[in-house]
Amino acid sequence: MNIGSVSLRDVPESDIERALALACLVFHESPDDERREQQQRTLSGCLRIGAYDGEELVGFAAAHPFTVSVPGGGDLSCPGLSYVSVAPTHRRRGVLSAMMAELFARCAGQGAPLAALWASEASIYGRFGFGPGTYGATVEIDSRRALALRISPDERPLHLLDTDSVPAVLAPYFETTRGPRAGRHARTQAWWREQWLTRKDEEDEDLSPPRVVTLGDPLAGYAIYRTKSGDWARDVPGLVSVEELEADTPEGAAALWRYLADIDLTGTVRAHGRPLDDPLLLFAADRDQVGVKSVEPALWVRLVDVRAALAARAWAAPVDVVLAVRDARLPANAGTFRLIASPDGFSYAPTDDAPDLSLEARDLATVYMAATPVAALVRAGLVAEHTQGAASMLDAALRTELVPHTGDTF
Ligand SMILES: CC(=O)SCCNC(=O)CCNC(=O)[C@H](O)C(C)(C)COP(=O)(O)OP(=O)(O)OC[C@H]1O[C@@H](n2cnc3c(N)ncnc32)[C@H](O)[C@@H]1OP(=O)(O)O
Repeated sequence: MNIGSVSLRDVPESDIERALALACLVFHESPDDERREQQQRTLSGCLRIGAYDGEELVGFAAAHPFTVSVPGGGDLSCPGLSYVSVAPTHRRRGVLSAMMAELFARCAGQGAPLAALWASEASIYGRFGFGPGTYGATVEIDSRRALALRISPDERPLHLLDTDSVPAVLAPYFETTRGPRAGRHARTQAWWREQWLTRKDEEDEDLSPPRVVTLGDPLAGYAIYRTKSGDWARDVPGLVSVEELEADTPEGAAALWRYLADIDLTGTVRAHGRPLDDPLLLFAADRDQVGVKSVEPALWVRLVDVRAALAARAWAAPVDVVLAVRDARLPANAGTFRLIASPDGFSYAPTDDAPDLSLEARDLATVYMAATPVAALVRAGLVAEHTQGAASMLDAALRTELVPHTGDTF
């Protein structure tokens, strides 16, 4: 790829400040000192690719050293791409494309079968083979009246947890939620502190520091939330902004939602990025009171090594299909392959047989976590089904008990 006078190299620690300055420029941000220091610490632990024009840093991309849960409870190395920035003076000449090629090469070098990101604009990353692997819903509760429930909430005591104790108390609990739900990152203690417990909310500085409420001892659930007082003169109620809520049982979840809805001087509970199968949406007695405001793609996934990625996930039912895969950016994935998989075995090998399904790598990424069925992509005209029933057979094999979900943004 010809990017003129620009060349790629690793960004040394001493250039992290310059990389952050570039990111601030392109994302129109001016973080305070506390946030800037936190970003420096985070970037210090990342793979950092820079595009230099002479000595000028004109492009930057970082990769967090994440692992992510995949269907069946396995954990795969999955670099999390972030801070992708190209200087306005150097756009649309292939700098991002070159950095992406370099990142894929590094993933392959590290034996990482997946890569993932959160997209600033959904139109950018499909061409690089990323597909929306998980989704999140924004759910809002009108809490000016008591939350109406069809089940009885768990009556065990609730406790407010000191934020210093959060990583130690919540980390083992959160870890148990990752196996059943694909798409969840392993969290280090530092990640808990830097991403979940920051004093200020990045999007809304009027929100309080995070509060953490736990249910039961031993722990049976928790919620992380922030609050904001209302503007009663303008009839704007106080807000409870829920960042995460996990519970062992529906009754436990009901207790936590009821607690959040009962907080005095607030009238709205808003939860971002909820799993699409959140039981609240079923056990709420009044769906006029509990609404889904939007559903958005969350984690965009790339199968860097299709065979290794498919081999690492579980298969819920037997499948035997021939896939014709197109992958312009990573040609090693392209070709015609017979996928034979079941709960007991897996093989994926080149074949000369006629394909049952033809699809692009980005579409394979879209169905990998099972948030979107193959049959839906066939109906959308994106996947070609040459053998009737092939998409349904593949969907039955890809199926997961719980809808995949990603809570961590990066
Ligand atoms: C994971 C994350 O960090 S998401 C954050 C992404 N960063 C931003 O949004 C910050 C502001 N934007 C930028 O810094 C840059 O414009 C970038 C990084 C989005 C693009 O960088 P560039 O070097 O201009 O991209 P490059 O020239 O390699 O273009 C690659 C392809 O993407 C397309 N593309 C680039 N930007 C966009 C865009 N904003 N919307 C749609 N398509 C785009 C190009 O047309 C090109 O398409 P082609 O391969 O079909 O010809």
